[in-house]
Amino acid sequence: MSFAPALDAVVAAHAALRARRPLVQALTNTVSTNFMANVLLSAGASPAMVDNPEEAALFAGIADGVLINLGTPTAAQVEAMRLAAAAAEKAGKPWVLDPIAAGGLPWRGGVAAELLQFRPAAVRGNASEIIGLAGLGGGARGVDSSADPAAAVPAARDLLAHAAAVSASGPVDHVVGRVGSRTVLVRIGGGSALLPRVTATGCSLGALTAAYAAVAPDPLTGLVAAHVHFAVAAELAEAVAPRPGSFAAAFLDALDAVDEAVLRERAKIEPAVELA
Ligand SMILES: Nc1ncnc2c1ncn2[C@@H]1O[C@H](COP(=O)(O)OP(=O)(O)OP(=O)(O)O)[C@@H](O)[C@H]1O
Ligand SMILES: Cc1ncsc1CCO
Ligand SMILES: [Mg+2]
Repeated sequence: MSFAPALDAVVAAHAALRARRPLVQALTNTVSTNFMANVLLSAGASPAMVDNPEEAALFAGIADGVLINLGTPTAAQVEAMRLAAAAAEKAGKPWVLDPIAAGGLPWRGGVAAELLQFRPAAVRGNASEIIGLAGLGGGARGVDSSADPAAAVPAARDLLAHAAAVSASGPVDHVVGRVGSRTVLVRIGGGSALLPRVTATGCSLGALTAAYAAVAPDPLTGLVAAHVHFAVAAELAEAVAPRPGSFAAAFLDALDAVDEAVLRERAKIEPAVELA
């Protein structure tokens, strides 16, 4: 069906990413910083981890896109997140929320819910986190998902009240957004079971989503393009590195190697479904 972003839109967004090399401000967890910065550099964006309350708002006005990830929040970082999200909204810069462990830890869940007032372009989380953020449960004990992404679709749709597009990642990524008056679900397959064996891959997908949101015509296209770029790169990496440690390095190489031909050959975007 042609009413939602499909392969041609992903190819165009990827070309725009490579042409414009967007500057992404990341306010992220301490586990993810180095890997995330390398993911952005390899994929075709420029990272800057500016996450202190003194500089976060100023930099949100300079950056092309902003990622806010709640993985290891401190009081100071949360203050910076509030300031950056407000500044990004005011400046019309797309920002992405990754509500790590929102369902399992009430304090950060409250912070994530509060940040929704600043209208993220996209929310990206694993299935448990999307369900938790929507206030529908979630069930995970930590940062890894214990839910099937298909079960997160009602939660993702609810979150469209606050964000233009929402994804629940997993073996098949489920992405929802609006196209005109329609609410649509786009499923993206492929990827690698080694991705969840390497920490901060999901976090880095959120950062890549901020990069794509800065160059794509709309947040839904950006969110789909980020997931497809990730999935296709993971397949290339797994083919040469079948265990987690070497896979992490091969994945960075593969993010760089993805081009139009690889996207056209390997992208697994299912036909969009209209949600009631
Ligand atoms: N079994 C799987 N097969 C293929 N791809 C997968 C699988 N599980 C997860 N992925 C992919 O891994 C990436 C990260 O998704 P995941 O759901 O693990 O995020 P996350 O739990 O937020 O990650 P993290 O907290 O480790 O940063 C996504 O691109 C997703 O498509
Ligand atoms: C392991 C871990 N703990 C808090 S954030 C994070 C990174 C993956 O979510
Ligand atoms: Mg994970």
